[in-house]
Amino acid sequence: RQTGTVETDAEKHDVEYLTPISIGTPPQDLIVDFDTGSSDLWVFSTEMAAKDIKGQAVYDPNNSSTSEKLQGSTWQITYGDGSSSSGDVYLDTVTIGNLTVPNQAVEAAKKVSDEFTDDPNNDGLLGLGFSSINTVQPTPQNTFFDNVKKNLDTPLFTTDLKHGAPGSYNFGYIDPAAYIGNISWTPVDNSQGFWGFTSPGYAVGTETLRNHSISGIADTGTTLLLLPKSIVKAYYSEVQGAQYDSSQGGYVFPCSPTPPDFVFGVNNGIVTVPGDMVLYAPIDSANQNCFGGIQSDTGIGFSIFGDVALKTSFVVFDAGGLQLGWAAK
Ligand SMILES: O=C(CCCl)NNC1=[NH+]CCN1
Repeated sequence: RQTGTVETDAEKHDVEYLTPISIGTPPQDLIVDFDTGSSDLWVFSTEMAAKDIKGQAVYDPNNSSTSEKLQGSTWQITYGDGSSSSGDVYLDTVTIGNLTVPNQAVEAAKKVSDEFTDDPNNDGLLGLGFSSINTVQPTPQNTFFDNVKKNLDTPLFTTDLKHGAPGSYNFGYIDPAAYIGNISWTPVDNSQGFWGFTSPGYAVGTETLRNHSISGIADTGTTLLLLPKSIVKAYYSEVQGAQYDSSQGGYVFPCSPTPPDFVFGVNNGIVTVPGDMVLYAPIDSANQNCFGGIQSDTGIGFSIFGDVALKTSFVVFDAGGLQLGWAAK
């Protein structure tokens, strides 16, 4: 039985976290977005039109002696932010850190939306959601994690995303040096293929936790913390000068003073998003006004605990116990 670890780097403003993987023989190195909010491993490929590739590394199945086309299989995915991609499928060897999966379904892109073309550092996505929502047709394929699980000491992975600094994804073990205090555990609802859970409440600043059930998903592929409109309104009512700016598509507020912390419950524990993490990014060159890291989940159907929430914590995605563990660090 094995364990594994791989470093993940924060892009500008922690908009996404990119992690190196290798595909094929000899190994082709790509850097991709590990996404617990989806379950397809897809990469830029030589099957795409040149105009849709702007700086990304591409997977060339014809240059891999271990690639095998999954005849007749295709995939098409659309993400919560509206971005999308599609293509066909190969089986090939995929290595992440010290872990290797032979015959991993590698979804080669033929088409990608502009959000991906215009993101030169991101060569694809590696889904860490549940394989039930893999989009390959006619036969959905397993995620890398589902394939490597049987070789791990224990079927879990952990995230340690950081603000503007390299973090890590660990597979098969919980590193006691990576967190402080106790891990707060909460059951996972994977009925929609996500790492879903329900938080019992929230607080703004130093007030006591308000009882308010928040159902959402732990999603490394979403940048912000997207919550029910009523909670977002309550939070920004305590931020001086905060207002909803339709041209920006969300709440903005003066970058100074630092806004209050946002706290959400996990079982009988709490996770604190420091006010300076809610200051997501300046929207003007004078850095006067900032776009909020907490925004509304309207239209999605559930909340999304994205990178703004995850980077405050060490989080255990435990497929064995079907539970999420959150700890301070
Ligand atoms: O699509 C979602 C939200 C699922 Cl409800 N997260 N993953 C992701 N990947 C790229 C953009 N967003």
